[in-house]
Amino acid sequence: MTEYAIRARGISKRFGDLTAVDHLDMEVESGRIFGFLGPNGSGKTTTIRMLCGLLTPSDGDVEVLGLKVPEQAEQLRQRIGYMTQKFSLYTDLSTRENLRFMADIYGLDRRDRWRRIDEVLAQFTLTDLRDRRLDAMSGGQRQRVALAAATLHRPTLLFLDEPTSAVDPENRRDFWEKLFDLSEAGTTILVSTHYMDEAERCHRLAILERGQVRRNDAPDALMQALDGRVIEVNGPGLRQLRQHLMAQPEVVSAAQQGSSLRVLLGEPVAAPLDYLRGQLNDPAQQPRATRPNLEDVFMAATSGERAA
Ligand SMILES: Nc1ncnc2c1ncn2[C@@H]1O[C@H](COP(=O)(O)OP(=O)(O)OP(=O)(O)O)[C@@H](O)[C@H]1O
Repeated sequence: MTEYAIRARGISKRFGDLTAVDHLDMEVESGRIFGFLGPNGSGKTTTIRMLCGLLTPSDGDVEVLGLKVPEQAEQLRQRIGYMTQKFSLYTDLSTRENLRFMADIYGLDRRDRWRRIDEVLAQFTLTDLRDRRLDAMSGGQRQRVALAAATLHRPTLLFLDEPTSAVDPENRRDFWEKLFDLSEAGTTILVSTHYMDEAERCHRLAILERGQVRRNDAPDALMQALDGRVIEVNGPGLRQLRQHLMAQPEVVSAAQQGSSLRVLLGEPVAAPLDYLRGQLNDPAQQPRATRPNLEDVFMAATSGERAA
């Protein structure tokens, strides 16, 4: 039987007149990496804060690790880790000093404390940086310290809110390797991101827009659902062609990439390639269907499906 670390039913959050999260349903399977992808202000942070018990929903029910939230948030606190885009450790303290401070907050057993700190230092490749102050570290190194701090008390569920927003691609890749190690060891991870490459790594992905879930599936399945609807056009006159296509209700998006134009067509277009051939304005332009990527999925999900 599938076990769920998180179940949310119809949760909403209103701030005055603004509905930041609007009747959202979601389930996160235990041990999986679940991603939240969405434009700025789509409600990712607000949702995560409600799931952690830091914000009370205006409506709906939340159950996390079998506990009702926010009612049982206090019991939940020891079992979850939380890391935000804003760096929340002390930059004038060393790695070990920060971790010792977190060990106090989590109430780690005094005898176990240093053993556990050494363990996370090794796990997150921080042993050589143990005595370095955080203000003398790179963005990627600091994020590893933050992840070590968030997992010090061995949580079974981790909430990561845009954890790599200040990290370069190579360090992001390393960071994700650590997340897969944690997932392999049974930790459930909910991670929000702006980056397509990160979103594609998740076992499952929810795309949010205006506080609502627009898509929710495995990244591969989301991409396959667009099969045949992405057409690349090569040839002359692409700027003009783009302008023409963007005015058509059947076209969800058209974006130039190097010397080709990538066009995403709406679902009601029955024969996308034929449709596009009919729109071309130069006989030298060559259209061909191409494999959808996650950015296409994101565009289709957040464009209100112009063609629908
Ligand atoms: N405490 C608050 N009071 C009033 N409005 C808020 C509050 N917190 C969030 N909002 C608003 O709710 C909406 C959703 O914000 P939220 O931070 O959840 O989005 P997000 O998807 O995490 O965005 P980002 O990617 O920029 O972090 C935004 O319009 C935001 O301005």
